[in-house]
Amino acid sequence: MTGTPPPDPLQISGLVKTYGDRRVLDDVGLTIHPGEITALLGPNGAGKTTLISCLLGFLTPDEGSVRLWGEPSAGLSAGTRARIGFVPQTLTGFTWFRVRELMAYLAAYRERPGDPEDKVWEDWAALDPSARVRALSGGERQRLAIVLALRFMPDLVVLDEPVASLDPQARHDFMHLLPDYARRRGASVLISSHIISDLENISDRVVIMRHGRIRLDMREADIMATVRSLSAPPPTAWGLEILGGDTAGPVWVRGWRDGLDDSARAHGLDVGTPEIERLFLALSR
Ligand SMILES: Nc1ncnc2c1ncn2[C@@H]1O[C@H](COP(=O)(O)OP(=O)(O)OP(=O)(O)O)[C@@H](O)[C@H]1O
Repeated sequence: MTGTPPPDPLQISGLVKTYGDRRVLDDVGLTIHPGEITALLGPNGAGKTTLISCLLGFLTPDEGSVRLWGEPSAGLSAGTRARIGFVPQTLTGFTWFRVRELMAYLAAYRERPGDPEDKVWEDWAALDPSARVRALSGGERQRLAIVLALRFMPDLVVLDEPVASLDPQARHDFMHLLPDYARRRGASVLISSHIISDLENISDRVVIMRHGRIRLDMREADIMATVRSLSAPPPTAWGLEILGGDTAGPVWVRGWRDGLDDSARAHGLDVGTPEIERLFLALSR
């Protein structure tokens, strides 16, 4: 029996956002597939937070469309909204609440209260429930933001730089718990971070932004199979797409296939296998 595939959790097309005469997002298209973890990378000012703000409806784009499970983001139903968990760069507001009061307060607004037995995020965060939010350290506030987004069992988790202020142990544990959660729930994840080594281990897809545009959007397995760095530009007859690179460094190409290793040797070209961090550095120059 053939059924209609479920709609993608997130589908963005032709997104444009300008501030004055500056295009901060320039024709951005992106699809988040069910159950996939997507790493959103880009140098400072690339447009990652602006993109996330547009897709969550905090900012109105000038052009383009955002759909969540097929629903246009403007006027999202409460039921669909409840399927999204968002972890901001910094948790602001709510400073007078105690941790336990804030959790109860926000739970009252959720259609899906989550599974009360599932305490994985609360255990990980190890926060004192009676502590006032204003008395938490930066890293503790970040843990709280993560708990608040994830304890309601979202099907789409959007995280904007969630680990920058976490200590190494908390970050390490979080980077194991997040893919576990996604697998357990079949949830999709969009996560931005500057700590590329963390994301490399957990992501299925890598999206690199620069100057408001998407420079690369590929499954990590396809990057490993078909992207290579070469010590010099390849002959055009090989039919490779040049992704980037400059005169000082290697040339990055897409479309690599097995037979080309011998051809490269014959041409005296050194072939390097891809590392996401080096690829990122080449594409964000
Ligand atoms: N309210 C605003 N008014 C004018 N320009 C803005 C505004 N918000 C963001 N920008 C500009 O938009 C660009 C993209 O910013 P954004 O915060 O989306 O980048 P980012 O990729 O998230 O950067 P970072 O890694 O530093 O967090 C930046 O050049 C920024 O200065």
